[in-house]
Amino acid sequence: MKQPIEDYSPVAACKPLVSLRARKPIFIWLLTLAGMLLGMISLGGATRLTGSGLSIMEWNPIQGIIPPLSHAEWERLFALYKTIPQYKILHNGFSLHDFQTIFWLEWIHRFWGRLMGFALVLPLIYFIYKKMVTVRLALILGGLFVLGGLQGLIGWFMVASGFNPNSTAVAPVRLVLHLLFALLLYAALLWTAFSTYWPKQPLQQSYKTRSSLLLAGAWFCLLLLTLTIIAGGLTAGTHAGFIFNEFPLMGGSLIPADYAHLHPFWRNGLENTAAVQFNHRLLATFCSLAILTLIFCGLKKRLERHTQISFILLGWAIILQYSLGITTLLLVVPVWAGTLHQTWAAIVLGLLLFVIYQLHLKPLQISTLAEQKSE
Ligand code: HEM
Repeated sequence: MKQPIEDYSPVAACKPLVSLRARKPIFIWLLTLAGMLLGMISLGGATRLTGSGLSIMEWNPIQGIIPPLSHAEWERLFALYKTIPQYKILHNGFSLHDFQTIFWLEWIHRFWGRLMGFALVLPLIYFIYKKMVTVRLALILGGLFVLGGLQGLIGWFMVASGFNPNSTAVAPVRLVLHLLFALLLYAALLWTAFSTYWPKQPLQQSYKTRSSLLLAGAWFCLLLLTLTIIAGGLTAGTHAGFIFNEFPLMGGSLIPADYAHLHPFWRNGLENTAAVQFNHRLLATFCSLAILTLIFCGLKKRLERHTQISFILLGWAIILQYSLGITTLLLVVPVWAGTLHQTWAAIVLGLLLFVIYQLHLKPLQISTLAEQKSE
């Protein structure tokens, strides 16, 4: 039976986050910040994969903005680097020039973080001065600025773990924490951007019921994606991508023979590289299948055009991500593939968030509604 047309219509809209005239510039600014964060995630991947992350051994949030300017300063920093296990075990024999190469990548990574702080605060002050943002939005963005600072601290917490005796890389769990926090910030920026451009319109009960299954499915996909990303972080952190460079088998069988050789069992999920890689593959497969099923179900309904487009883009993005994962593995983790695979995970996350946001707000069957009106 067809529902009465009124059932589809939104009830009174929530108070918007910005005024109508400020909507576009603030949306573009927030998207630019999210884009910068994506660049930061990419730089982070390249820094890790080139072994550059431990080259700056000092934590100077303010003075660190100035790179070494004299030969003596370079020599001092290089001498400091020579004291850590990574130099002794992996980079023994490095020249000053080699050191400078890895130093610059880490320096740019940190510099980009500071730049993002300015790109958030300076326009925010301007928008507040011009009364273009509500107090609520100013508070949200102020909160994100503080979280950004906290991310810098987590970054240092991660780097510090690489200076432990006999350690040549950072602790995998801290790497995952740093990656997750970056993605949390990125998701919060995107969600805020969506909320400024498409203010929330709570919908009537009958619409909610009709879209709720799809929405629940989308949230479930987000959960699976998050778990896959955590498993990906552990794969990267434990260097599990450098073994079993074959697909779909691992050492001739679907489940690697020594999947559970550590005791107690839970340690395998964190330390046993065979199990870590297998978990990432398995979760990635479930996650990709769940997202493709969601898209199949979503496209069967008559969605608004840009919701439909975001579903299709998400479909292609997840297929590409899965293929990039396999490519990274088969090629034994070259820097370009590992960086792209890490960055693309954030793009998939952004698209899934966009789909979820759309499903929260938009009537599913606008075209049906139009048809009913004309009947
Ligand atoms: C839904 C699909 C997938 C997602 C969202 C995903 C996500 C990720 C993420 C975020 C990382 C990097 C984490 C970090 O650098 O801290 C990662 C690493 C990795 N992934 Fe995936 N992945 C997916 C599918 C796959 C597949 C199918 C494979 C191979 C069978 C794979 C193999 C790898 C490998 C080898 C690494 C480690 C690379 C390195 O050391 O930099 N991934 N994955």
